[in-house]
Amino acid sequence: MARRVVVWLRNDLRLHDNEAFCAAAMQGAAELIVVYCLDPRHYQESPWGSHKRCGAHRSQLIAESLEALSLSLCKIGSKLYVAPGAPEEVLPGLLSPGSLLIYQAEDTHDEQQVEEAVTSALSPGVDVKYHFGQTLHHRDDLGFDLKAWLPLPFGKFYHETCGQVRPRCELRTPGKGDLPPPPADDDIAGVAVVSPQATTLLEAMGTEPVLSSGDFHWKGGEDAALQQLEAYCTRGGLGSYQRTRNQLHVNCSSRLSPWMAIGCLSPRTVFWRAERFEREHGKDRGFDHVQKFMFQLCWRDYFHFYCAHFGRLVFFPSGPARRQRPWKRDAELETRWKTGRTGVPLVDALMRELAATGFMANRGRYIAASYLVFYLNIDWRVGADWFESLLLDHDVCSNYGEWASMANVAVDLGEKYPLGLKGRGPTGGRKPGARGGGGDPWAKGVNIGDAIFDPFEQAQHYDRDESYVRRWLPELHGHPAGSIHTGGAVRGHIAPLATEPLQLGRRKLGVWQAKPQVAAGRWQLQQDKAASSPRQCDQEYRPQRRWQAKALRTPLPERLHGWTRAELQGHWQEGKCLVFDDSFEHEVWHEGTEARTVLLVNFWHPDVPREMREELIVASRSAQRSDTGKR
Ligand SMILES: Cc1cc2nc3c(=O)[nH]c(=O)nc-3n(C[C@H](O)[C@H](O)[C@H](O)COP(=O)(O)OP(=O)(O)OC[C@H]3O[C@@H](n4cnc5c(N)ncnc54)[C@H](O)[C@@H]3O)c2cc1C
Repeated sequence: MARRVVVWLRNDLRLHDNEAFCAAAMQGAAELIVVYCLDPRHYQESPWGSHKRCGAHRSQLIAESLEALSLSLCKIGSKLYVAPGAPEEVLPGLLSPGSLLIYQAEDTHDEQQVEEAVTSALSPGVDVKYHFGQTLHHRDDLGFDLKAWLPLPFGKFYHETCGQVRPRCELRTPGKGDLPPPPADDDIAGVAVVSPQATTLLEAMGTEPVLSSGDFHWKGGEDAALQQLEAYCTRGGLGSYQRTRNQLHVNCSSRLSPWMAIGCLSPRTVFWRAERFEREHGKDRGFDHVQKFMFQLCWRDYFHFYCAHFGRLVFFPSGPARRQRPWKRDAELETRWKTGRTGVPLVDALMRELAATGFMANRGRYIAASYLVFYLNIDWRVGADWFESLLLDHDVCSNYGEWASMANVAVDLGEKYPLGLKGRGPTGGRKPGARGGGGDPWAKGVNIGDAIFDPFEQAQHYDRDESYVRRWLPELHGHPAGSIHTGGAVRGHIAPLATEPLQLGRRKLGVWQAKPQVAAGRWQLQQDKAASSPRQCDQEYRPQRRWQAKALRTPLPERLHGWTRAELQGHWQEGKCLVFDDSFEHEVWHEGTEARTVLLVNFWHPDVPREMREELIVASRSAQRSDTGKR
């Protein structure tokens, strides 16, 4: 029996269905310290810009949730201690030999590093007990070891695993007297604590309170979360989920994610309540809204398991797929995207809603992310980091998993599943031009394996009456009805940065080109696989453009192949050599059936002055060095 138990709270700020409290209740210990660390690393500047890793909206939600949990613990005779400091500095001092540390483990690298730092700083003789409590399906029930195996893509997991494994029942909520008491004299080994009141906590986080200008307010704490769950389980809410979930206004879905992300709400509680709703109300004229809702909870699980399986790779620019894509960094473009000034009304409205409220509906996230990645060609981690800072519901696994998936670097499953984790897309691969209930996000990229959401097409589908953009872009208020989503510049609004996707994909038939080399005089051997069927030979490289406008290239192919750019076209001939400037948008095609081996010789572009060349080499080396997976 441990003399003292310490429950280290992280993203599990609730009493209900919380394994940590159940385990603490069973120890029969003399005292219990429930502690939450205000880790300064969460509130410091992001390495990607001058914004905080945890922005004001989420900080406020956490502060309110801690205050609410403190009151709940007080009611049952326990106490919450909030200690400013890194867990590895705070916790070891609380745990003398013979005591027990209980915590919820995480699936992502930075968080696991903290766990490791904590456990390795503990004195010998301290016991440690951890559990995984963030997912609907318990990982011990999956039937496979996540370190060694993950069903890919998601469809396989959904049908084969979620179809077989029933979520566990909820754990008992501790009541009065169930938990060991806090230390009698409040002596917690000289550890400094702050009063668990939202305003004091915000101050300790170095954050000002914010007022959301949104149409829905997230109040921290499990009571508020459970109330929202109850309020959503109605015919107009969960009972019509399938019909509303893709809309853009905040009230289109459950809005439970912020509470689930910080653990004010257990996914099992959500699942069992939704199941009861279905038992009581049945299906809606054949629509299984509840099933669709559960499907999303399974996606949430899947991103956790994806991170558990792939580890650090999920933060690499080339992702677990190890797919090199020519991302760029551009301060001007990034700022305009972040501040909602891209000139594309829907993207701008979405980004402004995010900044003002800390939330954006699921469909909006796809549109905003797709624009950054495919239209502006910016490193997907810039977007993931910005979402991390602003989202109320930030969950490392869902956020980085979704972003990597959007960038199509999450996993490479070949041609059968061109969209990686998302498989073939919702309808098993759409035919060009086909339309479906979810708009037509795949039309633009399907033959290069990207899910490109055209913001103009999406706007016509999901903001036909323009009410969403008008809500967030006051400058468009006086605009005549029906004139905003026309696909080009809108009078009174900035000119769009881009209206068509840049083709990031350098892939033909599932094969991606090697990362371009930039140094002058470097020789690079590149091999593409041959087309495996004549039908595939008809496909061409999509128009492509090199991101370094400083090299001339001469490809020396083995078989006939050609290139075109706008008004020019060239064909390679046996014994001859082609030189062209591939910084212009161009297409290359290969009509042979054998592997195409290309020897690329890079020359300095004559327009790049000699004195700039050294600078460019240094910049390109440092860009390559940043390929480290740093979050
Ligand atoms: C680029 C991008 C980043 C995202 N980042 C996050 C994030 O940091 N945290 C987060 O919780 N979700 C994230 N999502 C998923 C999704 O957008 C939100 O979960 C959803 O919008 C939350 O609203 P809701 O609670 O009303 O969802 P509902 O539609 O009511 O769904 C119910 C629950 O299912 C889960 N869920 C729904 N859709 C998804 C999804 N696509 N992936 C994973 N879980 C899902 C959420 O927990 C949600 O609360 C992201 C999606 C994209 C495209």
